Amino acid sequence: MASFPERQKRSNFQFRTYRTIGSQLVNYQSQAYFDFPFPQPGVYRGVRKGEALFHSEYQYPVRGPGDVIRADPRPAGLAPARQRLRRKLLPRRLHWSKDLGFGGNGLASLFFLSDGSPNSRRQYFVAKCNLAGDADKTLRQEKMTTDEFQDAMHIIQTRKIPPVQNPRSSRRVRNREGPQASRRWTEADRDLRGIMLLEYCQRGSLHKALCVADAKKIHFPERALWHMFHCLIQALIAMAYPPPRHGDLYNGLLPPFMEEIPQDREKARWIHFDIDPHNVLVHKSEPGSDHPLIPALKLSDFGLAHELDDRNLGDNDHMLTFRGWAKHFFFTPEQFTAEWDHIPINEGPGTIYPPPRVAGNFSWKTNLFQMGAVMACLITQSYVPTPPWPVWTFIPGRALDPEYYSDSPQDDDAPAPGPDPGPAHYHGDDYDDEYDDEHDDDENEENTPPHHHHQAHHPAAPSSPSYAPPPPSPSYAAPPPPPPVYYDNADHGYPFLPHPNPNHYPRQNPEDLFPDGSPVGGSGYIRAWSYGQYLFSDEDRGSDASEFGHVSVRLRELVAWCMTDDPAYRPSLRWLEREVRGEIARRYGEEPDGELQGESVREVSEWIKTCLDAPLPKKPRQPRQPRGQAGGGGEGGGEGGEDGGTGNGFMASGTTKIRITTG
Ligand SMILES: Nc1ncnc2c1ncn2[C@@H]1O[C@H](COP(=O)(O)OP(=O)(O)OP(=O)(O)O)[C@@H](O)[C@H]1O
Repeated sequence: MASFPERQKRSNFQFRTYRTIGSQLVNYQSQAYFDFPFPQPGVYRGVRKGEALFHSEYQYPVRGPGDVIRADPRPAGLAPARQRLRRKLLPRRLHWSKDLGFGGNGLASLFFLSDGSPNSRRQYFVAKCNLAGDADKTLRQEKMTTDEFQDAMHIIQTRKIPPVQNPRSSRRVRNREGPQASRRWTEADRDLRGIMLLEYCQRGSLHKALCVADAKKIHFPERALWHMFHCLIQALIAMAYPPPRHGDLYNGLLPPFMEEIPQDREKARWIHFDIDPHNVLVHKSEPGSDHPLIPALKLSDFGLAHELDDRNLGDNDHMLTFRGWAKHFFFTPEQFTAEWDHIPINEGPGTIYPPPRVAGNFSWKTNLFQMGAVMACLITQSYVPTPPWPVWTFIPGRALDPEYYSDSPQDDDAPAPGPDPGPAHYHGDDYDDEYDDEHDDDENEENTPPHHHHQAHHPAAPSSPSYAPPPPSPSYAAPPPPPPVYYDNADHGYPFLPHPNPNHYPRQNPEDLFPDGSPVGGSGYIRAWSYGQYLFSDEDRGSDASEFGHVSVRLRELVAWCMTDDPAYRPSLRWLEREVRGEIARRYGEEPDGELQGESVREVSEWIKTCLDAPLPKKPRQPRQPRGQAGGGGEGGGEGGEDGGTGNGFMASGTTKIRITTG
């Protein structure tokens, strides 16, 4: 086991690779690793847009035919895992139907409960087990965590385990094995600690829906996207305010509960760490329910979920471990930010003062970022770009209003979102021209992939009616850097700048200027780095005619706000939920699913049929090959597996298990 400083250096190096070439595969024997400065000298200077090294190789944006998510090779150990499930569930009369999919760690199979009579209605259960065997504790942990969110409508629910049936009562078994049959159910057979039973989501995961949409060349309709956004927000509300802990909110209601935000209560500090399209399942829609038209989404797979407490946050070892918990493409700035590189040896984000703004600043806003990434996947029908691509976004100036960034009293302890300090703030004493050269897109075009020209200085216009952006001026020259701002009242001795906004007092950043020099904050918006701003292009200014024009500017903008670098700029759940609900009502009529007629309903119904209810199209048949050379199975994974496997980032022995194949 590597020492803590060695782990720190490795982690910094891995994430630098992630930020620069978008890969995680690193060679710790390489010269580059030995030369890698640890810790990084100097102060952290904020997001460095030009950090991506090989722009010529940069595949952005990753989408289009052949660019979607592919299934991974099947992991070893599937067959024994399935066998284990079948053996252990048989005493409870649960019969195997098919495999649903597999992940980095486990297998999910569909079972049905049958009393043996031919006309009985089958009840379906999803059974999950670890590939590593029953001794693996992670599934037990996952079971306990999933139960924390019991009765929440947008979280997958565990199902009660049916009782063991006495084998004597089974005629088939008696006939076959005689009166001794009862010996078959040993203690070990009854022990289901390594198995989890879940409700069944017939339509599979969003990942499967994305694969079908890509194969059939169809978009997710905007109306469906708004609703899915709302479902995901509800799931995050459930994690922040788990229904079992706030039972009084739901008094007199029948579960499952539509999640609510209670007034003035502290949030639970659950971080999912693994929100991605694989782990969002599509449930059913039912007339008369809360989802009469568009199916509910359910967040699943709480294998990595963790409720952080002060002990975790102050434990350097834990924090470093959390840094590596996510899948490729879904790491959050809290994990990949270069701010980590400046943390001194043997220290961690929780033990230095003042705490870093982004590095290790895990909170419910970490979930919000990953949820934004899932929405970005649904809009673009491809993964988010790696290396992660930061571009300035503009968030409402009213973001300075606590309602934008805070739901509960506890959030007020977090830094209030003053204007993003940006490089002008971070550079401090060692500011030099080199920094400008490196980061000024207009001057250094090579640093910008072709699709991103001008985006940094001309992000999409916020769509609020009060917003009237001045026309971009080609002769724009960056304003001279303002004098560095310090609040150096903490004698910490670390190479960190103190918190830029210790008094929670909003400051106007002199850099927040439009190209003509007018202050952005003054016109109601402030500037922040976002990894979701790539959803816009120049054509978006005032129109929906861009590459993602099938999705309104408003939806993309809200997603981009969930994906800011600094968690403080991400919106509060209450604010976001209200905005999204308001937009749905304005566009499609009142809740729950709006008016159930009109063009958008036809579009959605058609999409449900062709995308959600349809199986993954089979790969076109390859020309027959000579015997003995037959190719491997299709992307669905064969044997009823509808979904590809996945793996968790750096945990999976350092290999990237999700791949993007370009056409
Ligand atoms: N309740 C369910 N209903 C329908 N399909 C499911 C259900 N649970 C899991 N699946 C399918 O099985 C696949 C594998 O799920 P599982 O949660 O076991 O993966 P995992 O091992 O936890 O993956 P990872 O941790 O790598 O995300 C999912 O992507 C999904 O398609």
